[in-house]
Amino acid sequence: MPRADCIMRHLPYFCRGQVVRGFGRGSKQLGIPTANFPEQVVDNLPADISTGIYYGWASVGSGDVHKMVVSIGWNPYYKNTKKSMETHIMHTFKEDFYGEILNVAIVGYLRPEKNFDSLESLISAIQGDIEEAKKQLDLPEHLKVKEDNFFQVSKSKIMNGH
Ligand SMILES: Cc1cc2nc3c(=O)[nH]c(=O)nc-3n(C[C@H](O)[C@H](O)[C@H](O)COP(=O)(O)O)c2cc1C
Ligand SMILES: Nc1ncnc2c1ncn2[C@@H]1O[C@H](COP(=O)(O)OP(=O)(O)O)[C@@H](O)[C@H]1O
Ligand SMILES: [Mg+2]
Repeated sequence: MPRADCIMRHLPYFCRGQVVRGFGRGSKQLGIPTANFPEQVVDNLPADISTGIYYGWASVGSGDVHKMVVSIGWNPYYKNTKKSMETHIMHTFKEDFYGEILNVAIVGYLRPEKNFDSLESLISAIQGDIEEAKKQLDLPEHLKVKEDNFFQVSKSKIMNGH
């Protein structure tokens, strides 16, 4: 298992990409929707960002910046064959945002991906991650990333139509 201090050295990690369709399990089976990134964005992750569950900040297009949790890896519970990067945003959106640009800043690491005996235990692990992320993100060192120019640039770029 990678040591957390090795992983943390690469954070915060900023990236953006278009939201694509996954397997449709997030909302339907788990009640926790995750916005999935295309393969290309996942392949471009630095080799030393290990798989696992992280937290940070996210915005959709030029929208507001919200707390998020992100899962990077193969979803051992579902035995996916392709590595994925999926972001759950702690915000209630009026509608789906497939095709839009998702901006993410990963600021901290929570845990490695795990397999679970039941869907219920996967769901309660994710709910625990969400609660832990909300707490961590209130720390001043993490709050400052919310104001990063990365999110401002995304606003002006998109508004100018570039
Ligand atoms: C915070 C968080 C933690 C997760 N942890 C795990 C995990 O430990 N093991 C696992 O198999 N999948 C984990 N997942 C991934 C879910 O299995 C995945 O989001 C679900 O399969 C939805 O996939 P879909 O977007 O293709 O529909 C996690 C997802 C989130 C958002
Ligand atoms: N709070 C949210 N966080 C992430 N995605 C959300 C949220 N609310 C709505 N969505 C929408 O739900 C989709 C993800 O649902 P999910 O069931 O994981 O489907 P998929 O397998 O296609 O990724 C996202 O692509 C987005 O359009
Ligand atoms: Mg998803």
